[in-house]
Amino acid sequence: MLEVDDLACLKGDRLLFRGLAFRLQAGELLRVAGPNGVGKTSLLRLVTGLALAEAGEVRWQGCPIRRDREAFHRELLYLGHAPSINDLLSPLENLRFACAAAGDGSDEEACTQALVRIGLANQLDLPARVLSQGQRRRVGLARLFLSARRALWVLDEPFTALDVKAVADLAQALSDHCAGGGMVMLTTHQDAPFAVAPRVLDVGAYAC
Ligand SMILES: Nc1ncnc2c1ncn2[C@@H]1O[C@H](COP(=O)(O)OP(=O)(O)OP(=O)(O)O)[C@@H](O)[C@H]1O
Repeated sequence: MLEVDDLACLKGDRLLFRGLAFRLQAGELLRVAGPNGVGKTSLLRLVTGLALAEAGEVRWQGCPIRRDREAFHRELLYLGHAPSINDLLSPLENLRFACAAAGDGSDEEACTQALVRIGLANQLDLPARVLSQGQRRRVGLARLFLSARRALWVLDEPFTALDVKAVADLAQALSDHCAGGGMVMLTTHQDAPFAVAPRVLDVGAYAC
């Protein structure tokens, strides 16, 4: 279980939110909602341990993440809002590099299958710089199909730039992860056809 208590986020000299708390249990999908600039991305970065909170605590399986960051990160997949892609590498090379850097298997066949599944069968070997925005997004999202062992998926605007079918496929993949006992926490400004309606956390309710 992911537990967040009394979280406060400071940016510069501005307190974005405080007193934010929630629980995320196995099988749950949580949508982080709120207007532009309210602090959704900032919250994800606090939850993943990429940024430090002004106050409060994030616990994973009962243990503060600051105490055993490595154990937490082994069970976490975080995809930020901008796909981190090397333009000179192909989708396959990018995916294999990302998997290897994260300590996951980067087997060529498995990565190829993930890219085919995400709809990039015809772009496997193109340099990433020629891909469309939606295709670039898909390169990053292909990691989902190689990350079933990571219980917690934290995704910042994963649906951005995707077409209608890709949105539906991604919603299905996220629903499947939850149905298998995983957890998903995501931000999005658009509706997606999840199998079960996500729980909503309104960051605006904690805004300062
Ligand atoms: N140094 C700073 N001083 C004051 N405010 C800051 C500073 N740095 C960032 N901010 C503010 O912190 C907030 C960060 O927003 P964040 O990206 O977390 O929002 P978001 O809810 O994800 O927004 P969006 O929906 O647009 O993606 C913004 O309102 C930004 O203006």
